[in-house]
Amino acid sequence: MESVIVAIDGPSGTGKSSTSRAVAAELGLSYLDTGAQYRAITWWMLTNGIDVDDPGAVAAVCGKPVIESGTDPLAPAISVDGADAAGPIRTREVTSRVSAVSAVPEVRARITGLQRAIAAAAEKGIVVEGRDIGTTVLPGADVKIFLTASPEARAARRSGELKGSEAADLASTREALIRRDAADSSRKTSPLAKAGDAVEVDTTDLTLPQVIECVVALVEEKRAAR
Ligand SMILES: Nc1ncnc2c1ncn2[C@@H]1O[C@H](COP(=O)(O)OP(=O)(O)OP(=O)(O)O)[C@@H](O)[C@H]1O
Ligand SMILES: Nc1ccn([C@@H]2O[C@H](COP(=O)(O)O)[C@@H](O)[C@H]2O)c(=O)n1
Repeated sequence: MESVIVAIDGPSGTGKSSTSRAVAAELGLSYLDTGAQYRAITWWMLTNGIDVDDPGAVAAVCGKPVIESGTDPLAPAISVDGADAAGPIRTREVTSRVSAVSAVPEVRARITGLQRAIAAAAEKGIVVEGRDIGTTVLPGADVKIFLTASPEARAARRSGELKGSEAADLASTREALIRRDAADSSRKTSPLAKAGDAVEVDTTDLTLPQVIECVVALVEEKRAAR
């Protein structure tokens, strides 16, 4: 079977990670969560006392952390300087600061380089999910998908995940994800955007298995047409 590159982009909470992991597992492909990489570099900045609202300070040190991503869809992994970062990158603090760090052009150049190297090394192919994969990171991807969903559906999905001290009401979760999407869509360097040749899938009224089935069908259609 020929290698295939699948790019899945979209706003927060549209189901990119869940869909990408399942599609990669079903088709025997590698998987890359690019949001985890931006979260990892943000966590490193915060841990090292860097002012993440100062783009110059962020740019000056963004080459320092060693960020490594696992590509097994059944066991996604991310480490920073050799330490497991899977837990710390999901805190509310990192989530609220990551858009400031990911908007810095030097950060994007570095992370984009890592992403392209990982995709090039994936022998059977890879599903890469993020915000600018179809437009910037892998513009030649074989299949490009742009997932969307209403803010209400996305907030309900996210609220269901948060527990204990991280729990938030639906309205504040909705507000936070709209704010993050606005920041990600309005930055100058490779903003969150649908590639002209991407297939848009509105997941508002679809179950996760339905979205997975739809994406697998699009990949198989593409393979059959080769
Ligand atoms: N179609 C769906 N129907 C219901 N729940 C879903 C659907 N797709 C994903 N979910 C759930 O919504 C939550 C968010 O999904 P996921 O993390 O995959 O989104 P995402 O687009 O990767 O978000 P982010 O960009 O913020 O990381 C998860 O709890 C997931 O199980
Ligand atoms: N290709 C990408 C992927 C992510 N980002 C930034 O990372 C943030 C976290 O992403 P999650 O998918 O883990 O929620 C996201 O809000 C973006 O700021 C990016 O810029 N490009």
